[in-house]
Amino acid sequence: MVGEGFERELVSADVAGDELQIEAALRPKRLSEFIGQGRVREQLSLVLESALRRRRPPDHVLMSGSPGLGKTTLAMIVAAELNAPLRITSGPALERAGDLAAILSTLAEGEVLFIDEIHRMARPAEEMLYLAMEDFRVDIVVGKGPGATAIPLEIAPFTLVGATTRAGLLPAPLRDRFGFTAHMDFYEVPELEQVLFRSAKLLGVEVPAEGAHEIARRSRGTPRIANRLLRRVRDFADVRAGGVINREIASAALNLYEVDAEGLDRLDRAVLGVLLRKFGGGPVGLSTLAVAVGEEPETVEVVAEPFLVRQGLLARTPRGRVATASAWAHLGMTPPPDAFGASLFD
Ligand SMILES: Nc1ncnc2c1ncn2[C@@H]1O[C@H](COP(=O)(O)OP(=O)(O)OP(=O)(O)O)[C@@H](O)[C@H]1O
Ligand SMILES: [Mg+2]
Repeated sequence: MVGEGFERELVSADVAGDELQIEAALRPKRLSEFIGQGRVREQLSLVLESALRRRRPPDHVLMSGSPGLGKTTLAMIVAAELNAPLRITSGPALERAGDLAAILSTLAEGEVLFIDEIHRMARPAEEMLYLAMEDFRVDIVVGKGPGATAIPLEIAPFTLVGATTRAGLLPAPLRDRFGFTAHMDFYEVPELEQVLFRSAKLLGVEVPAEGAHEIARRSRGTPRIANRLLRRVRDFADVRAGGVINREIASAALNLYEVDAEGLDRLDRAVLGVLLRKFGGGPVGLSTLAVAVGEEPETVEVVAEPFLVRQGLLARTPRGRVATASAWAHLGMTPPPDAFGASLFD
């Protein structure tokens, strides 16, 4: 699991409990409702439109990006736009090839199969998937040892939609079988404002532009976090400010919940803090850094680092993680005189 200690944090992009229901209610259902990711949206709409015209299932699609950026949402939109049934499973659920065969052999023609966390699929299932993606066929192996035989089984043409937070972990043969990869990026502030206006309307909350701007600014470039912060700010405004979400109220609420002015959460700050205080700004290896903050390397790598890199606070170099000058400034610390000498550029 990603994020043991920090997963329930306000700013983490993980979801739990009744938040799942709220998320489902706020999920855009059609491509036209999906905010931001302009390039991905245009690319995807071409893929879908042309498939609809040819009356053929479109190429397999891979959604890649950090948690909470809209991969699951977009997968569901693919099925909706194609007017096709959707089957949902996940990498960890596909432990044996038989688990996957059972699903593949019952797909209807044109059905969309969504495999979340596809990088966690077990090896034998993965190999079965290669063949299914390419030839719409699986080989069911009967018997063991030298007497084993493979019985080919035709499956209906379908479209696979895979989602991953770690595209780098996908073996090349699997990656190559996707006709299109949607690279999802962190959202810009104006896009997050739109997400917030849309959600506010659905939740029946009134948010003036200045309030939305303040929340958007601190949402870590992530719609899931924007929606979550909106609900916390609404609580705060209801109880302490007669429901008014102006800039001051939004800011006071977010300070209370320890979301800093750049949207950094506790894990982000812990990573930067350790990097600066314990390792003089680096370079330091990922696993050493993770041990020092008491987290799994994967959590640090998938949850914290992409945003820190995107904010220009941290750099990944061949020799390890390095804090940038902005990181020192952000934590109000002075870098040692040799901090940006040999280490970054040799
Ligand atoms: N482009 C968008 N426009 C509006 N809302 C969005 C958009 N993208 C995501 N959201 C909102 O953010 C929430 C999280 O999105 P989603 O579950 O699709 O993320 P994800 O990338 O699948 O995350 P994970 O990696 O954790 O599975 C959704 O409930 C949806 O309400
Ligand atoms: Mg998802």
